[in-house]
Amino acid sequence: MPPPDESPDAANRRIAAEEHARRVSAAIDAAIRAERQAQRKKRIVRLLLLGQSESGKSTTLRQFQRLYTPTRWRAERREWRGVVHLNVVRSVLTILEALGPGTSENSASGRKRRGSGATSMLATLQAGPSSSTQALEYAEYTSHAEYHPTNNYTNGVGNGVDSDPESPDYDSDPDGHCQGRFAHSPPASSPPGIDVEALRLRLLPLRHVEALLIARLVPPGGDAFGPVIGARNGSGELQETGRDREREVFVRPGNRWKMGQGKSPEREAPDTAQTTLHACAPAMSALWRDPFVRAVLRKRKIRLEEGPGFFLNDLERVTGLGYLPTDDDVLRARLKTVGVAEYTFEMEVSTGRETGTEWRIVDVGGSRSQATWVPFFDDVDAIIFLAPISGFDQVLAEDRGVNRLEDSVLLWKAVCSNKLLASVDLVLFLNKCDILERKLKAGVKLARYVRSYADRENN
Ligand SMILES: Nc1nc2c(ncn2[C@@H]2O[C@H](COP(=O)(O)OP(=O)(O)OP(=O)(O)O)[C@@H](O)[C@H]2O)c(=O)[nH]1
Ligand SMILES: [Mg+2]
Repeated sequence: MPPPDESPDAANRRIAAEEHARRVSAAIDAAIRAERQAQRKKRIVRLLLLGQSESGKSTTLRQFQRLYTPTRWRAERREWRGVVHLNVVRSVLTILEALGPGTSENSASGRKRRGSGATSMLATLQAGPSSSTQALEYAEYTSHAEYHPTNNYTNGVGNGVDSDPESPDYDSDPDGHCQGRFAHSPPASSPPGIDVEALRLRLLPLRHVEALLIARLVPPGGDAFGPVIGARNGSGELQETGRDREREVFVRPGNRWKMGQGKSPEREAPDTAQTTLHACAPAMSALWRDPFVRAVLRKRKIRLEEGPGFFLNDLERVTGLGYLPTDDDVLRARLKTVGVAEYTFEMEVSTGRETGTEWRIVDVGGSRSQATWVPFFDDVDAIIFLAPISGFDQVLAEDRGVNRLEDSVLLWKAVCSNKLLASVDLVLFLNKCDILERKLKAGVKLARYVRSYADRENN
């Protein structure tokens, strides 16, 4: 109501102000209507990433992020440091486990048993390089080491597990078998070589670092995050379960694990995980570079360098105190996905004809236990199917009886024949070509695993 004693001048001013306010309000309403209309017109493309576990779905998504939302990508790069570090720690722990139980767990009687672990044979060698019997014992051990498909050691971040016990040691040194080198021409650094037990002691803190990094990725009680290695007990502590090294750390897709890290008071320096890793770097390096250790890994068919999340050749760099992951590090890091998440891309960079298109990319976990992709087929415009062709001589981590390439073919057939996808564009990415090339160059025969390839040239 106008004030009762309003003068005619004041009334005119008030009416003019009200008129102005009405015009402003109408303009805002019109702008909102126009924006809604524009949004309705905006094209939305929904892409679904499919493929077996470790096929590279999340990596492909990261490539999209790197290319099309570079500012956000750069801002988030640092959050991957923990993942890279976890990959490193798990690789090193895998090596230590492959070397057999430590002396504390390895009684004298245990050490006498042939094949009780590489530690014992290294200890034997270290005890007396002059003893040819002992060297021969080692040679015998290595030549009798058996392949147990269910008992392979992997780094827990994927694996280079061979699907064929008879397959050649194609990554072995061209100069011959390790037992030959041990028995007849020991490498310069050994014997006595490295003291595995001393290194094991020096690397004990890695267990703590592992727990710390996992806890950071998986905040206690957060049910948006999957359980990791082992499970949390009633009081929220992580408890390791058996064969943990063979299990992968995973997060549910989305950015929440990154936020989890961000909240950590340790995010900025000093970061305990980082300083501990830095201190352990020389010991980790010594372990990884040692020819004895390499020989044991070869014999056990543990090919860390072929598996995902391999950073042991970059130890000095990634354990540096000021380490910040590079683009390449983020793409190479491995963090298993469980569940499903949709990422919306508002392109920062011009994409030509597609400018203004909103991209929604759905990333799913690919391991067999979660083969529930069908609900996401609805409304999908295109599917990018990832098939790592380097997997022809590997088996699935979750089912060691299944060849990876064969699994990809079956999944691909299932996708192609699904009626719900009749009008969906299918894009097939044959990736991990770099690994395929390395394998072929090293002489692994494709026909040995893919019989229909017959006697064609192995190229
Ligand atoms: N050398 C090589 N490595 C690749 C390639 N593509 C992906 N990788 C690596 O292989 C691993 C694949 O992991 P992810 O992208 O997490 O696989 P995923 O399909 O999302 O697996 P899940 O989440 O378990 O379903 C990562 O460490 C990648 O760096 C490739 O073309 N070459
Ligand atoms: Mg994934």
